[in-house]
Amino acid sequence: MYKIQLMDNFTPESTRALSQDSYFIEQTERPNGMMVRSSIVADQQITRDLLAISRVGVGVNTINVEKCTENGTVVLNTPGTNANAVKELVVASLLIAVRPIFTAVKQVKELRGSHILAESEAIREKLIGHELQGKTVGILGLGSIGKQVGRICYELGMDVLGYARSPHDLSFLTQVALTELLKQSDFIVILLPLTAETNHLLNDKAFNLMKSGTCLLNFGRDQIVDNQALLAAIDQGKIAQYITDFPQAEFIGHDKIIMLPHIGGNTHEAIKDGEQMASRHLRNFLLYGTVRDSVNYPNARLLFQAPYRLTLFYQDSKGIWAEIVAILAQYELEIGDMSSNRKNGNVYTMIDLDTINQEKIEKALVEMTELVPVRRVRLLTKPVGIK
Ligand SMILES: NC(=O)C1=CN([C@@H]2O[C@H](COP(=O)(O)OP(=O)(O)OC[C@H]3O[C@@H](n4cnc5c(N)ncnc54)[C@H](O)[C@@H]3O)[C@@H](O)[C@H]2O)C=CC1
Ligand SMILES: O=C(O)C(=O)COP(=O)(O)O
Repeated sequence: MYKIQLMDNFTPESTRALSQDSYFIEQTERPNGMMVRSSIVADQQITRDLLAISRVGVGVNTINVEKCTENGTVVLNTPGTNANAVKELVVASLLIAVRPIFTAVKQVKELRGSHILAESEAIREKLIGHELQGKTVGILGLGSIGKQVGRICYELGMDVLGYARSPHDLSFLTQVALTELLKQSDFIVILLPLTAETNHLLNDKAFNLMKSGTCLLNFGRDQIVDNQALLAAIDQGKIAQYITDFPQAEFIGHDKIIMLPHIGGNTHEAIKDGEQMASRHLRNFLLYGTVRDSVNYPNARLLFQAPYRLTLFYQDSKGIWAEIVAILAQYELEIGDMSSNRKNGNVYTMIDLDTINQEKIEKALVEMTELVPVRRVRLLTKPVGIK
C-alpha cells in the first residue's frame, strides 16, 4: 500500500487512477506520493519515504526540485494540459490591451434613461482602440503554451517573433535573439518557467532595449520581471501597459497595470486533464517505475514482464555501473530485461528479474543503497492483473 497525500482539493473522478487496491489516500506526515497543484511543498515534507511528487500543472517553482533529486524523489508534472487555457487568456489580454473594453462596459452601465442608444453613440468617440493585426508580438519561451500563442497571434495577422534556447522549426514565427525580440516587439508575452536563468530576465537593461509604448504580458511567473525596473519603465513611457497573472502588492491601484489572480490555467477542462494526467503519472511510477514528464528523472518505460523489477536512480559517475553489476552477480540476481536513461547527470535504470531469493535480494538492496552515488533503490513486484 502506498500512502498518497493530496495537497490541494482534487475531484474524486480525477484521482480514480489511484486505485484503492494499491493506494491509501490520507493526510500523513510521511507519504510515499504527493499530488499537488499550487500549494508549496515545504522542504521538511521531502522525507526519505517520499518517492514521488506529481504536480497538476507545469511550473515547479513551489517544490525544491534539487532537494528532491538528492533524495531520489521523482518530480512529475503535466505539460500541455493547461496550454490551451493559457493561450485563450493571453488572446483575451491582448484584446484588452488594445480595446478599451472595461471602460466601455463601465460607461454603458452608468447610462440611464430612454436615450441609451443615442448616449452610447456619444461616448464612442473616447473609446477608440487599436488592432492587433500588423503589430509585432514577441514570445518569450516556445514551450507548449508559447507555440500555441505564436500560432494564434499569426492567425490574428500579427508578425510573430519568438525567443528560445534551442532552434525550433515553426512556420508561423521567426526565432530571434532576446535583444532583437525586445527591440522589435510592440507586445511581449512571457511564457517562461521561473529558473535561476529567467529570474529578473526583464530588468533595467531589458526595458531600455524596448520600444516606447510596449505592452508587456506576464503569464510565466512574477519573479521573471524586476518590479522596480518595470515601474521605472512605465514612468519613462517604455511600457504602456503591464498585464500580469501574478498580483503584486506594489502594483495595487496602478492605472497602467492589470492584475489577474493566476487564472491562466484555471478552466474546468484544464484542471480535469491535469488532475487525470498527474494521477496517472503518479500511479505508473509507483506501480511500474515508469517515468513520464518528470523535471528531474529521465523518461523511462519498460514492459513489465518479469515478476520483479529493481529500479535505481543514481548520479552518473565513473565505475558506478560496474559496482551495481558486481552486487547483482554476488547475490545471483540475473538481469532479464533492462532500460537505462540519463538526465542532467543522473541515471535511472530499471532491471527486471525473473527470480529472487528473499534473503539475497534484501542484502543486495542494502548494499546498493549504500553506494555513494545511488540516491534511490526500489524493488517492485509485478502487480496482479498485468499480463
Ligand atoms: N499563468 C498560468 O496559469 C500558467 C503559467 N505557466 C507558466 O508558463 C511556463 C511555461 O509553460 P509551458 O509552455 O506549458 O511549459 P514548457 O515546459 O512546455 O515550456 C517552457 C519552455 O521554456 C523554455 N525555457 C526554459 N528556460 C528558458 C530560458 N532561460 N530561455 C529561453 N527559453 C527557456 C523551455 O526550453 C521550454 O521550451 C510554466 O513553467 C509556468 O511558469 C504555465 C501554465 C499556466
Ligand atoms: O501550470 C502552471 O505552471 C500554472 O501556473 C498553473 O497553476 P495552477 O495549476 O493553476 O495552480
